Amino acid sequence: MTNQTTPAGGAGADQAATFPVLFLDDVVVLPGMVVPVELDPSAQATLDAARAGRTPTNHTSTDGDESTSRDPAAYQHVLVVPRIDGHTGVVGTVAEVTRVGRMPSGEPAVVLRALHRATIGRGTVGPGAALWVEADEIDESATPSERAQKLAAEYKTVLSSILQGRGAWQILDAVQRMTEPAELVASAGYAPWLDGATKLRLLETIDLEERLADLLTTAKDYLAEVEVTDKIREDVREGMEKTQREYVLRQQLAAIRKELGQLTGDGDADASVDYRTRIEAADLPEAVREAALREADRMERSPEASPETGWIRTWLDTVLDLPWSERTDDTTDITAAREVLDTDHSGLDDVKDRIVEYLAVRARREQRGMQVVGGRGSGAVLALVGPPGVGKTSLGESVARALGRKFVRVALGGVRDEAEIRGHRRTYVGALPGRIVRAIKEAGSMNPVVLLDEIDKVGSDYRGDPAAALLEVLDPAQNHTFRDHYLELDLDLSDVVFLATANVAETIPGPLLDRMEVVRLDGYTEDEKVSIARDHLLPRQLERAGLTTDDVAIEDEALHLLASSYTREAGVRQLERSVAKVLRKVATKLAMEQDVTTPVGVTVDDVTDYLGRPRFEPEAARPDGIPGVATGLAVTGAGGDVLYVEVAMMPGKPGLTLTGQLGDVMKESAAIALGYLRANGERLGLDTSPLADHTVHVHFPAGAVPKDGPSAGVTMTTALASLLTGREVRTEVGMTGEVSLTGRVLPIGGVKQKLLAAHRAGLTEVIIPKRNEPDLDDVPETVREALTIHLAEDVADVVETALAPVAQGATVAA
Ligand SMILES: Nc1ncnc2c1ncn2[C@@H]1O[C@H](COP(=O)(O)OP(=O)(O)OP(=O)(O)O)[C@@H](O)[C@H]1O
Repeated sequence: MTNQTTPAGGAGADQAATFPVLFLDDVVVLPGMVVPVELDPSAQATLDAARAGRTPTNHTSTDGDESTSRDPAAYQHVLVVPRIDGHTGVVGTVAEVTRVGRMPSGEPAVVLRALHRATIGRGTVGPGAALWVEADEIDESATPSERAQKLAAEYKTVLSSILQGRGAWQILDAVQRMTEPAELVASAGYAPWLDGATKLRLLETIDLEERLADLLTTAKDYLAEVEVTDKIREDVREGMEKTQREYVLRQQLAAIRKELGQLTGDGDADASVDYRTRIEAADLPEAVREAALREADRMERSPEASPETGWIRTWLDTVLDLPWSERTDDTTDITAAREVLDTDHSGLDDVKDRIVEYLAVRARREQRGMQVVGGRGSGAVLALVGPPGVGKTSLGESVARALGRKFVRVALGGVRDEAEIRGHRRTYVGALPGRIVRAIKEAGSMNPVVLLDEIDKVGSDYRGDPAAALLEVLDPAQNHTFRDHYLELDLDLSDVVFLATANVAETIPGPLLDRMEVVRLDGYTEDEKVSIARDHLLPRQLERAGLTTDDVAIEDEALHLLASSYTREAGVRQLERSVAKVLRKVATKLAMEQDVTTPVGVTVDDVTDYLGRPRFEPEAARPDGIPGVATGLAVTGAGGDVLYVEVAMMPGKPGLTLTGQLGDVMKESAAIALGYLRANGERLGLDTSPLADHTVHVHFPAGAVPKDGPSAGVTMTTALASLLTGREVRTEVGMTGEVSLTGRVLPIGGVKQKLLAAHRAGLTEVIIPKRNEPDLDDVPETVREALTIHLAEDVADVVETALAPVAQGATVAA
């Protein structure tokens, strides 16, 4: 810098003056400014040099003649050169020392007044230890251009706004009085919002217009920035004030409510404040919390006695009672799960296998971190289908125990209203959430086992279709955002294990059945019932009767008798009741009689004693010797059953009369039976002539029970053939199968249940369609051994097997 002799910009006076240089770090001094400078050693050296040099008066002093009357120190001039970030520029400011004194901190200092700018020239020699340079004054006497005037005016406006914003009223006043553009530029030296680089530019730029334009842009940018910051600050302040105001108002409201509560004796008056605290404290998902707080707000604004307050309160209670973030940890030990199932239930091996498979797949998917949605990964929802009392509900409980989850049962029998499942809208008086939400609440966790009991008994009417709502519950694609009408919040059901039970799969609404995997529980054989009774029913009933094994011992024979002659059911409900009855008798005996030796033994005779004569005889109850009666096997809601078909003929119009509440399918199969015999009777060696002038009457006893299905086809054909031949149907034979018009025997369902029923009823032979042969694998060994099973392909074979040999002297009836 020191060897630079040509001033930048080239403007200047003829002769160059020499000055000692005073470097100022990060301070730019523009002409007109008065600045205090601390006298550090280097500044002191510069001043000393100035004093020693007594620079000639060839500088432009604004003091004019006045200066002569001053202290000689006033004549000391220095060239102030700013050093911004360690760099120095090419222009400095000539300044005079106006005062010598001390800083407020006590350090020695001088006050400098900047006189004019000067371009820095060559370094020269001078007295003292300071650096001396030549400097050319920059001439600023030219009249400002019109543009400069305009720019200055605009800058003045912007600057005024800035100053107003900062509340610098005195400075604003001073600025307002300024008329010279150069003066305005010089005042920028004081501006704290301008950085060193900008000030340096203002110092070094020669052209006035350029300087003004630069200043104007910078000032405008700054003003815009200030306005944005102010806006943000204002917003924040307003927000805070609102929260504070709200807080204070709430406190006041709470106090008023409390006072009111004390006046009216209603202690609940500040409940809304309570709710707010409870909501804040509860572990709720964000969306739920927001909704709850919104409702709490509404509650605060509604009068205490309004019905709306009541509704909101119930709603908030429901929301707060739901276990939004509660979950239980699953047991993933499948062996342990199998043990739980085995301890809880005897037999049912294939059902347990299926359940264990289901659990194993779930556990694997969970271990792999895959989302197990409503059992999607492990097959559909399991539906346990079977007659009453076979343990469907209690198996559901066992599954929950095996998984280590909570268990809830949702009884769906007779549900006809969609709102039962999905809740009523809150606008209804007495609205409640639906059963699914209530079940989750009852479970107290978001991942319980929910048993949808009796799903086959869901009806539908004008109140909507509950099955449709259930579809959404069971559909893994939808059930993570299940919406209850009452709650109006998304409830995630994807972690719930749904199980369903039904007596018959056929009446489960189609689309629902489609989402389920049916596992059949067909009922128990007598032996199985006895072992269930011994291992499970008896211990439970002993406890209920307040007895122990030391008090009573029931013989196995007695249990067999109970199962075979006092009950006729697929499950074990009645058996359990009979056991309970026997135990009550024993308990009474123990209470009333003295000197009873314990344990009291219960034998077959004692059972008859306690319960009266057996209600069911093991052998088939059908009277012998009547042609036209055949024993069919059927499946009802209560499991398999035997049912008798009676056929009679009476003179009259040829055709059929059907009684016994038969469904359409059954009526058609009666017509097929008759049609087949009329067409093929002679080939079978039957005299079909009576059919031409007789009316055939087919009746299914137990007329009050509706019956349907095609599987009584063979039974009706056989009964009719028996009537035509006069040969009775053997009483020990039961049969089932659909018949086609050409006489083929078509397969039917429920083989296991039907065979169990035949066995229960004391039949020894059964005829089933040949194509049902694979189903025999499901039938318990003991039952298969006890029965002679005929597999029929043609109805002629059925007739031949079932009819008794021709009785001597018999004639064709009719
Ligand atoms: N295999 C079994 N082992 C042990 N107990 C059993 C077995 N099967 C049924 N039970 C018992 O029989 C009783 C009736 O069973 P449960 O109530 O589960 O029948 P369900 O099939 O659900 O009948 P419903 O269709 O009428 O609801 C229960 O107490 C159950 O423990």
